[in-house]
Amino acid sequence: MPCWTEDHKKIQTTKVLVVGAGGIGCELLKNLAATGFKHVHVIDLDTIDVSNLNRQFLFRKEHVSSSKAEIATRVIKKFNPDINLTFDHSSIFEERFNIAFYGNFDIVLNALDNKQARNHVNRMCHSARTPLVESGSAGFFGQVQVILKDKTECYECQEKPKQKTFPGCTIRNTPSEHIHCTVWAKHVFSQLFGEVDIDDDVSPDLKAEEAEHPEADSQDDEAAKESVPIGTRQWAEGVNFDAEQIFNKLFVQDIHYLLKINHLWKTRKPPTPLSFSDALKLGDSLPFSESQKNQTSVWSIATCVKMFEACIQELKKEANANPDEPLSFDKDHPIIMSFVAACANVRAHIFNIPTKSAFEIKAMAGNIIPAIASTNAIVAGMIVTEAVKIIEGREDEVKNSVIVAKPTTRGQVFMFANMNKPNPRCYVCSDTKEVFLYVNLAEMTLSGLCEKVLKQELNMLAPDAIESNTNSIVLSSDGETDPLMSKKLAELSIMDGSILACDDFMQDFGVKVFVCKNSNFKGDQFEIVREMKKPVDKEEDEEKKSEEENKKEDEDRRKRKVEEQSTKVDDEPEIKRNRVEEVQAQGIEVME
Ligand SMILES: Nc1ncnc2c1ncn2[C@@H]1O[C@H](COP(=O)(O)OP(=O)(O)OP(=O)(O)O)[C@@H](O)[C@H]1O
Ligand SMILES: [Zn+2]
Repeated sequence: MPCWTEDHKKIQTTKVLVVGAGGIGCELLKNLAATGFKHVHVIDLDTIDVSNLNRQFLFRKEHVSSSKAEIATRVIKKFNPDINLTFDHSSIFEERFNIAFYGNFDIVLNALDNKQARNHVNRMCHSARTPLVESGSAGFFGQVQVILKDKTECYECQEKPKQKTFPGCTIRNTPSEHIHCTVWAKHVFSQLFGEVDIDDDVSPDLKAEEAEHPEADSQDDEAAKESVPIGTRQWAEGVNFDAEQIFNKLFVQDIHYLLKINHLWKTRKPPTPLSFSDALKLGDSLPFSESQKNQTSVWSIATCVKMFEACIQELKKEANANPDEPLSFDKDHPIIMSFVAACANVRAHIFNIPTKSAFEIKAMAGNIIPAIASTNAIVAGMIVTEAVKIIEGREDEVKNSVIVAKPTTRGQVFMFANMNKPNPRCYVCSDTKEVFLYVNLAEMTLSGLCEKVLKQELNMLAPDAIESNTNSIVLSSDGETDPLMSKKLAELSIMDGSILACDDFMQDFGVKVFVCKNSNFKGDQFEIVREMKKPVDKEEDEEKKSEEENKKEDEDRRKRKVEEQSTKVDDEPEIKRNRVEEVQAQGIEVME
C-alpha cells in the first residue's frame, strides 16, 4: 500500500503546469491547492468575461476584464497562502514556452478549449517527455485522457472528427436550413469588414456548382455564364458601404443571378428576390435599441432590414477607426452578432426557410454548447486523481475517463475508458512520421501549403519544408520564401511523388509529406490522410499480378540499386535515388 506521508511529500515537491484557467481550470486549481500541491504555474491568454461568472467560481463581477490567470492565482492564494502559485497571462504558443520550459515541470495538466492549443501542448510534452493529462467538456459530456510517452496514445494518435462544414455551393447557392444562412451571413460580415478570404465569398458561384456537381445538367445555364457577379467587398467599397445598395446587391441582384442557374431549381423551390424598400414593408420595425434588447423572440423582416442598416453604419465606423486591423467575427460582439442575425434571417426568408431569434442564431454562429459546471467539476477531479497516480509512480493504474450525457442502460454517467497503446502510424508520437497530401499541383499555392496544410491541418507554428528529391528549400520560416507565396506548387517543381520534409523547430516536430496529385481539387483544396489511398483503377491490376512477377520486380530493383551505388558520382543524385526508392516502397508512382 502506498504510504500517504511519503506520497504527500511528492505532492508537495511536484512541479505542475496548468494550461487554461477557464471552466475546468478554475476547478482544477482549487483541487490542486486543496490536495496539497505546492508548486503550480498557470497560463491563460484570456480575460474574464461576464458570461464566465456562472461557472468559473474564482471570478467575481469586479474581476470582469482582468486576466483569468492572475485573478485565479490571487484568489487561490487567499485560501491557501502556502502555495507557490505563479501565472502567465499569455498564449501557450509564445516562443518562450519552449521545450526546455516544459522540461521544468513534472507534469502538465490541460484545461483548454481548442484543438490547436491541445495539439501543441501534446507535441511539446512529447518532445520534453513530460507526462500530460488532457481534458475537455462539452455540456454534459466530459473526458480525461492520460498521455505517457511510449506507453499510451497521445492526443493526436487518433484523427479527431472534423468540425462540420458545409459544401461551398450549399452556402452560396442553395441553402436549405437556417444554419446554411447563418454561415453565409458570417461570411458576408467577413467579406465586408474582415480579412477577405476568397474561399468564403458569398456571391453565387456557378463554377463551385459545376465543380461540386459535375453530373448536373447545366446546358441551360448559359445566361448565368454570361454575367458573373463581382466580389462583395469590391462592390461595397464602390458604393461606399451604402446599406441599401449592399442589401439590394445581396438580396436582389445576386438572387436574380442565382435564378439564371436553371438546373438548381428543377427540384427545389426557387428563392424570391427581396428589395430593401419591399423588405421594410414586412412587419413592424422595432427601433434599433429595442430590437437589440429583444434577443429571444424572432425579429420581423422589417426589423432585420433596419438592424442590417444600423449595424453596417456602426461596423463601418469601427473598421475606419483602425483601417490596418480588419474586424474578426466575435459571437460576443453585440453589433457583429446583430448584423449576422439580421442578414441570416433575410436570406432564410427569401429561401423559404423559417427565421429564428437572435439568441438561437448566436448559438449556431458561435457553435455554442452550454457549459455545465458539474461536468467541469468531475473532469477536474479526475485530472487530479490521475495526476496523483502518475507522480506516485503508479503508472499501471492510470485510467482515462468519460462522463456521458445520457445514463447507459446500467444507469452510469461516469465510466473508465480504454487505455490504448500508441498508434504505430501516429505522425506525432510514433517513428512513422508521415502523411499523404492530395492536392491539385497546378492550383494549390505555396501560401495554401503553408497556411492551410502545415499550419491549420498539421498544426505547425513556423514550418520549414525541403523537397527531399532535390534537397531544395520550398518553405522557410525565416521569410526567405515569402516572395514565392502566390506561386503554384507545380511552378515550384513540386510534383506527384515529391516528398516534403517539413519540420517545426519550436515543437521539435518533423513530418514527411508525400505529395499525391488530385486534379479534381480546386484552388487550395486538399486532403491529408495517414495511409496512402490505393488508386481505384490500379487496384484490380495489382491483384492480378502474380507473386512471381512481384518477386522478379524486387530482384530487378535490387540489382539496379547495386549498379547505381557502384556508379555513384556525387551526393545529390544518390539522395534522389534513395528518396525515389522510398516513395516506390510506399506504392506511389514517381514522375521524374
Ligand atoms: N493558446 C492558449 N493559451 C493559453 N490559454 C488558452 C489558449 N487557448 C485557450 N486558452 C484558455 O483555455 C480556457 C478554456 O476554458 P473554457 O473552456 O471554460 O473557455 P471560456 O472561454 O472561459 O468559456 P466559453 O468558451 O464557454 O465562453 C480559456 O480560459 C482560454 O482562455
Ligand atoms: Zn500519437
